[in-house]
Amino acid sequence: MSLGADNLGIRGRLEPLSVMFEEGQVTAICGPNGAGKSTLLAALAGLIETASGKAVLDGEDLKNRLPRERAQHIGYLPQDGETAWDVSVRNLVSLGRLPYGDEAPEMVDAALEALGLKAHANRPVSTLSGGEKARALLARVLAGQPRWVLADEPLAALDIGHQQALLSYLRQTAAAGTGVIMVLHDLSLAMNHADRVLVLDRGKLAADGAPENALATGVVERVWNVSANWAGSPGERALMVRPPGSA
Ligand SMILES: Nc1ncnc2c1ncn2[C@@H]1O[C@H](COP(=O)(O)OP(=O)(O)OP(=O)(O)O)[C@@H](O)[C@H]1O
Repeated sequence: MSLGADNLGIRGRLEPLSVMFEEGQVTAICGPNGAGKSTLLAALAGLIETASGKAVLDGEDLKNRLPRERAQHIGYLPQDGETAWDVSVRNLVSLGRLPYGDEAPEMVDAALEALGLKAHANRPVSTLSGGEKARALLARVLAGQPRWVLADEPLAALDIGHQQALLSYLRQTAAAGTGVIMVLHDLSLAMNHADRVLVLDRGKLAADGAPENALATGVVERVWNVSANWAGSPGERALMVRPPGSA
Protein backbone atom coordinates (compact mmCIF):
# COMPACT_ATOMS: atom_id res chain seq x y z
CA MET A 1 0.00 0.00 0.00
CA SER A 2 1.85 3.05 -1.18
CA LEU A 3 1.49 6.45 -2.75
CA GLY A 4 4.25 8.29 -4.48
CA ALA A 5 5.71 10.22 -7.35
CA ASP A 6 7.63 8.49 -10.12
CA ASN A 7 9.82 11.03 -11.92
CA LEU A 8 6.86 13.38 -11.56
CA GLY A 9 7.42 16.87 -12.95
CA ILE A 10 5.19 19.87 -13.68
CA ARG A 11 6.64 22.35 -16.17
CA GLY A 12 7.83 25.55 -14.48
CA ARG A 13 6.57 24.43 -11.08
CA LEU A 14 8.20 21.18 -10.04
CA GLU A 15 11.38 19.50 -11.32
CA PRO A 16 10.93 15.77 -11.91
CA LEU A 17 11.13 13.96 -8.60
CA SER A 18 10.66 10.42 -7.33
CA VAL A 19 9.48 9.85 -3.79
CA MET A 20 7.41 7.19 -2.05
CA PHE A 21 5.29 7.77 1.03
CA GLU A 22 4.37 5.23 3.66
CA GLU A 23 1.03 4.51 5.23
CA GLY A 24 1.07 4.91 8.97
CA GLN A 25 3.44 7.88 8.74
CA VAL A 26 2.90 11.61 9.10
CA THR A 27 4.92 13.41 6.44
CA ALA A 28 5.30 17.19 6.32
CA ILE A 29 6.16 19.03 3.11
CA CYS A 30 7.92 22.29 3.88
CA GLY A 31 9.58 25.02 1.86
CA PRO A 32 9.43 28.73 1.09
CA ASN A 33 6.59 30.37 -0.85
CA GLY A 34 6.46 29.17 -4.43
CA ALA A 35 8.69 26.14 -3.75
CA GLY A 36 6.17 23.71 -5.26
CA LYS A 37 4.58 22.24 -2.13
CA SER A 38 0.94 22.67 -3.21
CA THR A 39 1.84 21.55 -6.70
CA LEU A 40 3.34 18.30 -5.41
CA LEU A 41 0.40 17.63 -3.12
CA ALA A 42 -2.19 18.26 -5.85
CA ALA A 43 -0.21 16.09 -8.29
CA LEU A 44 -0.13 13.25 -5.74
CA ALA A 45 -3.91 13.54 -5.55
CA GLY A 46 -4.04 13.20 -9.34
CA LEU A 47 -5.41 16.72 -9.79
CA ILE A 48 -2.71 18.22 -12.03
CA GLU A 49 -1.68 17.15 -15.51
CA THR A 50 1.99 16.13 -15.25
CA ALA A 51 4.66 17.19 -17.75
CA SER A 52 6.69 14.07 -16.98
CA GLY A 53 6.29 10.95 -14.89
CA LYS A 54 3.28 10.02 -12.82
CA ALA A 55 1.67 9.75 -9.43
CA VAL A 56 1.60 6.11 -8.37
CA LEU A 57 -0.92 4.42 -6.08
CA ASP A 58 -0.08 0.85 -5.07
CA GLY A 59 2.37 0.58 -7.95
CA GLU A 60 -0.13 1.69 -10.58
CA ASP A 61 -0.45 4.99 -12.45
CA LEU A 62 -3.07 7.02 -10.58
CA LYS A 63 -4.57 8.05 -13.92
CA ASN A 64 -5.73 4.46 -14.45
CA ARG A 65 -8.05 4.67 -11.44
CA LEU A 66 -11.62 5.86 -11.79
CA PRO A 67 -12.23 9.24 -10.12
CA ARG A 68 -14.57 7.65 -7.57
CA GLU A 69 -12.03 4.98 -6.67
CA ARG A 70 -9.31 7.62 -6.43
CA ALA A 71 -11.50 9.67 -4.07
CA GLN A 72 -12.07 6.61 -1.89
CA HIS A 73 -8.32 6.19 -1.43
CA ILE A 74 -7.15 9.80 -1.33
CA GLY A 75 -8.74 12.61 0.67
CA TYR A 76 -7.44 15.97 -0.50
CA LEU A 77 -7.80 19.28 1.32
CA PRO A 78 -6.75 22.23 -0.85
CA GLN A 79 -5.22 25.43 0.49
CA ASP A 80 -7.95 28.06 0.93
CA GLY A 81 -10.70 25.50 0.33
CA GLU A 82 -14.05 26.94 -0.65
CA THR A 83 -17.58 25.65 -0.31
CA ALA A 84 -19.80 25.74 -3.38
CA TRP A 85 -23.10 25.90 -1.50
CA ASP A 86 -24.20 27.33 1.81
CA VAL A 87 -25.21 24.05 3.45
CA SER A 88 -25.13 23.15 7.12
CA VAL A 89 -21.86 21.98 8.63
CA ARG A 90 -23.27 18.46 8.97
CA ASN A 91 -24.31 18.35 5.31
CA LEU A 92 -20.92 19.69 4.22
CA VAL A 93 -19.15 16.96 6.19
CA SER A 94 -21.58 14.34 4.80
CA LEU A 95 -20.35 15.26 1.30
CA GLY A 96 -17.15 13.46 2.30
CA ARG A 97 -19.15 10.24 1.95
CA LEU A 98 -19.97 10.87 -1.73
CA PRO A 99 -17.29 8.50 -3.08
CA TYR A 100 -19.08 5.71 -1.18
CA GLY A 101 -22.62 6.77 -2.02
CA ASP A 102 -23.73 6.62 1.61
CA GLU A 103 -24.15 9.06 4.47
CA ALA A 104 -22.61 6.89 7.21
CA PRO A 105 -23.81 9.11 10.08
CA GLU A 106 -21.41 7.49 12.54
CA MET A 107 -18.42 8.52 10.42
CA VAL A 108 -19.81 12.01 9.93
CA ASP A 109 -20.31 12.27 13.71
CA ALA A 110 -16.78 11.01 14.36
CA ALA A 111 -15.33 13.62 11.99
CA LEU A 112 -17.43 16.40 13.57
CA GLU A 113 -16.28 15.27 17.00
CA ALA A 114 -12.61 15.06 15.98
CA LEU A 115 -12.64 18.62 14.70
CA GLY A 116 -14.63 20.01 17.65
CA LEU A 117 -17.60 20.86 15.44
CA LYS A 118 -20.48 19.03 17.11
CA ALA A 119 -21.89 22.24 18.58
CA HIS A 120 -21.82 23.85 15.12
CA ALA A 121 -23.31 20.90 13.18
CA ASN A 122 -26.56 22.63 12.25
CA ARG A 123 -25.16 26.07 11.46
CA PRO A 124 -24.88 27.27 7.86
CA VAL A 125 -21.26 27.14 6.72
CA SER A 126 -21.46 30.82 5.70
CA THR A 127 -21.78 31.82 9.37
CA LEU A 128 -18.57 30.09 10.51
CA SER A 129 -15.34 31.88 11.36
CA GLY A 130 -12.32 31.24 9.13
CA GLY A 131 -10.86 28.64 11.49
CA GLU A 132 -14.21 26.89 12.01
CA LYS A 133 -14.71 26.67 8.25
CA ALA A 134 -11.19 25.27 7.80
CA ARG A 135 -12.03 22.60 10.38
CA ALA A 136 -15.35 21.80 8.65
CA LEU A 137 -13.58 21.33 5.31
CA LEU A 138 -11.05 19.00 6.91
CA ALA A 139 -13.86 17.09 8.66
CA ARG A 140 -15.38 16.50 5.20
CA VAL A 141 -12.12 14.87 4.09
CA LEU A 142 -11.87 12.76 7.26
CA ALA A 143 -15.51 11.58 7.01
CA GLY A 144 -14.50 9.66 3.88
CA GLN A 145 -11.92 7.75 5.96
CA PRO A 146 -9.43 7.75 3.08
CA ARG A 147 -6.26 5.67 3.29
CA TRP A 148 -4.35 8.82 2.39
CA VAL A 149 -5.01 12.26 3.82
CA LEU A 150 -3.36 14.98 1.73
CA ALA A 151 -3.86 18.34 3.43
CA ASP A 152 -2.49 21.67 2.24
CA GLU A 153 -1.79 23.82 5.29
CA PRO A 154 -4.54 22.30 7.45
CA LEU A 155 -3.27 24.14 10.54
CA ALA A 156 -2.84 27.62 9.08
CA ALA A 157 -6.18 29.06 10.25
CA LEU A 158 -6.36 27.18 13.55
CA ASP A 159 -5.62 28.46 17.05
CA ILE A 160 -2.95 26.57 19.01
CA GLY A 161 -5.51 24.48 20.94
CA HIS A 162 -7.23 23.28 17.77
CA GLN A 163 -3.85 22.78 16.09
CA GLN A 164 -2.75 20.41 18.84
CA ALA A 165 -6.13 18.60 18.84
CA LEU A 166 -5.94 18.10 15.08
CA LEU A 167 -2.31 16.96 15.19
CA SER A 168 -3.13 14.37 17.83
CA TYR A 169 -6.14 13.19 15.80
CA LEU A 170 -3.97 12.87 12.67
CA ARG A 171 -1.40 10.97 14.72
CA GLN A 172 -4.10 8.51 15.85
CA THR A 173 -5.31 8.19 12.26
CA ALA A 174 -1.77 7.42 11.14
CA ALA A 175 -1.37 4.87 13.95
CA ALA A 176 -4.45 3.15 12.53
CA GLY A 177 -2.66 2.87 9.16
CA THR A 178 -3.58 6.03 7.26
CA GLY A 179 -0.86 7.89 5.38
CA VAL A 180 -0.90 11.57 6.29
CA ILE A 181 0.89 14.08 4.07
CA MET A 182 0.54 17.75 4.87
CA VAL A 183 2.03 21.01 3.75
CA LEU A 184 3.23 22.97 6.76
CA HIS A 185 4.78 26.42 7.00
CA ASP A 186 5.34 26.17 10.74
CA LEU A 187 8.70 24.41 10.93
CA SER A 188 8.43 23.83 14.69
CA LEU A 189 5.18 21.89 14.20
CA ALA A 190 6.81 19.89 11.40
CA MET A 191 9.86 19.21 13.58
CA ASN A 192 7.78 18.06 16.57
CA HIS A 193 4.94 16.19 14.88
CA ALA A 194 6.12 14.69 11.59
CA ASP A 195 7.83 11.32 11.14
CA ARG A 196 9.39 12.56 7.94
CA VAL A 197 9.93 15.96 6.34
CA LEU A 198 10.39 16.80 2.67
CA VAL A 199 11.88 20.22 2.00
CA LEU A 200 11.24 21.74 -1.41
CA ASP A 201 13.18 24.72 -2.68
CA ARG A 202 12.43 26.39 -6.02
CA GLY A 203 10.77 23.28 -7.41
CA LYS A 204 13.50 20.86 -6.28
CA LEU A 205 13.80 18.43 -3.41
CA ALA A 206 16.29 20.04 -1.00
CA ALA A 207 16.03 17.55 1.89
CA ASP A 208 14.09 14.41 2.78
CA GLY A 209 14.30 12.46 6.02
CA ALA A 210 13.71 12.49 9.74
CA PRO A 211 12.78 16.00 10.92
CA GLU A 212 16.01 16.49 12.89
CA ASN A 213 17.98 15.94 9.67
CA ALA A 214 15.70 17.43 7.02
CA LEU A 215 15.16 20.58 9.11
CA ALA A 216 18.69 20.86 10.51
CA THR A 217 19.78 24.44 11.11
CA GLY A 218 21.98 24.43 8.00
CA VAL A 219 19.06 23.39 5.78
CA VAL A 220 16.74 26.02 7.30
CA GLU A 221 19.33 28.78 6.87
CA ARG A 222 20.14 27.80 3.28
CA VAL A 223 16.60 27.20 2.03
CA TRP A 224 14.72 29.96 3.87
CA ASN A 225 17.65 32.39 3.85
CA VAL A 226 17.36 33.23 7.56
CA SER A 227 19.61 32.93 10.60
CA ALA A 228 18.05 30.38 12.90
CA ASN A 229 18.66 27.75 15.52
CA TRP A 230 16.59 25.14 17.30
CA ALA A 231 15.91 25.46 21.02
CA GLY A 232 14.37 22.86 23.35
CA SER A 233 14.55 19.11 23.40
CA PRO A 234 13.26 16.51 20.91
CA GLY A 235 9.47 16.67 20.59
CA GLU A 236 9.40 20.18 22.06
CA ARG A 237 11.64 22.07 19.70
CA ALA A 238 11.11 25.73 18.86
CA LEU A 239 12.80 27.51 15.97
CA MET A 240 14.46 30.74 17.03
CA VAL A 241 14.79 33.02 13.99
CA ARG A 242 17.01 36.07 14.23
CA PRO A 243 16.29 39.24 12.28
CA PRO A 244 18.64 39.87 9.34
CA GLY A 245 21.77 41.75 10.41
CA SER A 246 21.57 40.75 14.08
CA ALA A 247 24.59 39.07 15.71
N1 LIG B 1 -1.87 27.19 -11.95
C1 LIG B 1 -0.60 27.58 -12.07
N2 LIG B 1 -0.09 27.87 -13.29
C2 LIG B 1 1.19 28.25 -13.43
N3 LIG B 1 2.07 28.36 -12.41
C3 LIG B 1 1.61 28.10 -11.20
C4 LIG B 1 0.26 27.69 -10.95
N4 LIG B 1 0.10 27.48 -9.63
C5 LIG B 1 1.30 27.76 -9.07
N5 LIG B 1 2.19 28.12 -10.01
C6 LIG B 1 3.60 28.47 -9.79
O1 LIG B 1 4.28 27.27 -9.46
C7 LIG B 1 5.23 27.49 -8.43
C8 LIG B 1 4.92 26.60 -7.24
O2 LIG B 1 3.67 26.99 -6.70
P1 LIG B 1 3.05 26.26 -5.44
O3 LIG B 1 1.69 26.83 -5.24
O4 LIG B 1 3.17 24.80 -5.62
O5 LIG B 1 4.04 26.75 -4.30
P2 LIG B 1 3.96 26.54 -2.73
O6 LIG B 1 5.27 25.97 -2.32
O7 LIG B 1 2.77 25.76 -2.37
O8 LIG B 1 3.86 28.04 -2.24
P3 LIG B 1 3.10 28.79 -1.01
O9 LIG B 1 3.93 28.52 0.20
O10 LIG B 1 3.20 30.22 -1.43
O11 LIG B 1 1.71 28.28 -0.93
C9 LIG B 1 5.16 28.99 -8.10
O12 LIG B 1 6.17 29.64 -8.81
C10 LIG B 1 3.80 29.40 -8.62
O13 LIG B 1 3.81 30.76 -8.99
